[in-house]
Amino acid sequence: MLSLRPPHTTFPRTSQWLRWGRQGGAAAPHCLGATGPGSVSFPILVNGCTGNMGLSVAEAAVLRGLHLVPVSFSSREKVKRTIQVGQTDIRIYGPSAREDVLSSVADEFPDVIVLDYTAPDSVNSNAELYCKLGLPFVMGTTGGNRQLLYKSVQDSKNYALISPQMGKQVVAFVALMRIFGEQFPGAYSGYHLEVLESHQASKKDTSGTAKDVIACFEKLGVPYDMNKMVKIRDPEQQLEMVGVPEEHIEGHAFHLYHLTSSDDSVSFEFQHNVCGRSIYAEGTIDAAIFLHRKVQSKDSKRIYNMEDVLREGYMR
Ligand SMILES: NC(=O)C1=CN([C@@H]2O[C@H](COP(=O)(O)OP(=O)(O)OC[C@H]3O[C@@H](n4cnc5c(N)ncnc54)[C@H](OP(=O)(O)O)[C@@H]3O)[C@@H](O)[C@H]2O)C=CC1
Ligand SMILES: O=C(O)C1=N[C@H](C(=O)O)C[C@H](O)C1
Repeated sequence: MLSLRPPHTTFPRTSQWLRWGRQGGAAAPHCLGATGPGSVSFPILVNGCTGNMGLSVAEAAVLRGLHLVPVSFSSREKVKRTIQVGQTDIRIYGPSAREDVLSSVADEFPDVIVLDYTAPDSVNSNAELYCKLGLPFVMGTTGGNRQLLYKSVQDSKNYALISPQMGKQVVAFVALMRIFGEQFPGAYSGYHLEVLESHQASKKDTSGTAKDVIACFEKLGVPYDMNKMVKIRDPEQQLEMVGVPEEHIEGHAFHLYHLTSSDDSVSFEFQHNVCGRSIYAEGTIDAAIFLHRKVQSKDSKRIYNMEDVLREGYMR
């Protein structure tokens, strides 16, 4: 095991760290067949169907009996293609058609829910357009200006569910960390935190989930400089050092947080390791069903997160 450690990397001191990912990573994919609480069907528009998450979510929507609106968008203007998901051919439009197409969708499918899995630099412009057109949306895409994202929804009084993490069991872990920080503020003052995250090479930004967990550690009294986060995107390192199974190099999210006391006599490790994307796709569909219900009941809260979804009984 020790030989897995490349000499140039800065690693914490435990052997557990070196075995990172070997024991917890390869969870079996969830069955996407069953619907959540109650059986519903309504239209879903997945923005970003050309991408990995967009496609996974569109497939999960079909498996859960939702009606896939046959349009999606790309950042590229000259994209003439369709993508087949189940029996539906989804037409991909370029950015200049976005507003007209979405406006027609809003007219034709008044109870549509938009699911956004695009790119960090599209988060704010997409959200503003959904808000302008009154389209309720689930924002799974990470990054962008998150404050502005919330402000756009608040100002427009639109409905949205926003979460950088849709995997319900991971959401439950983050919730636990949040409660931990609230219950014991400052309990780990003087401790030192190291964070490592590994994702497929195509991931553009830093893990949004890691940022949320780090905020909890900060409440526990452990300051952290985000620039120190070790981001692994190199497939060779992922195989050799992190222990990502080869078949998941193109789609995984491994996170490790290592806490050490100032005199090195005490240490803690927390990990959440996901292989594949089914956990997010399934959680996203639960999020869409939840949001649809909130819109239909004209709920006053309007902006939700995945903890809200778990608290209403979608944890399974
Ligand atoms: N909340 C959660 O649980 C999860 C969140 N994510 C997040 O989802 C996002 C997407 O991840 P992933 O699918 O892996 O990334 P991919 O790179 O596989 O896909 C992103 C897709 O977005 C498309 N895209 C980019 N800009 C736009 C735009 N303006 N309008 C429409 N489409 C656009 C790109 O297509 P094209 O080149 O054709 O424009 C690309 O195919 C990331 O932010 C990621 O962090 C991922 C997993 C789980
Ligand atoms: O891009 C991904 O893949 C993931 N993104 C989310 C994040 O940035 O937290 C969730 C998960 O890590 C997968």
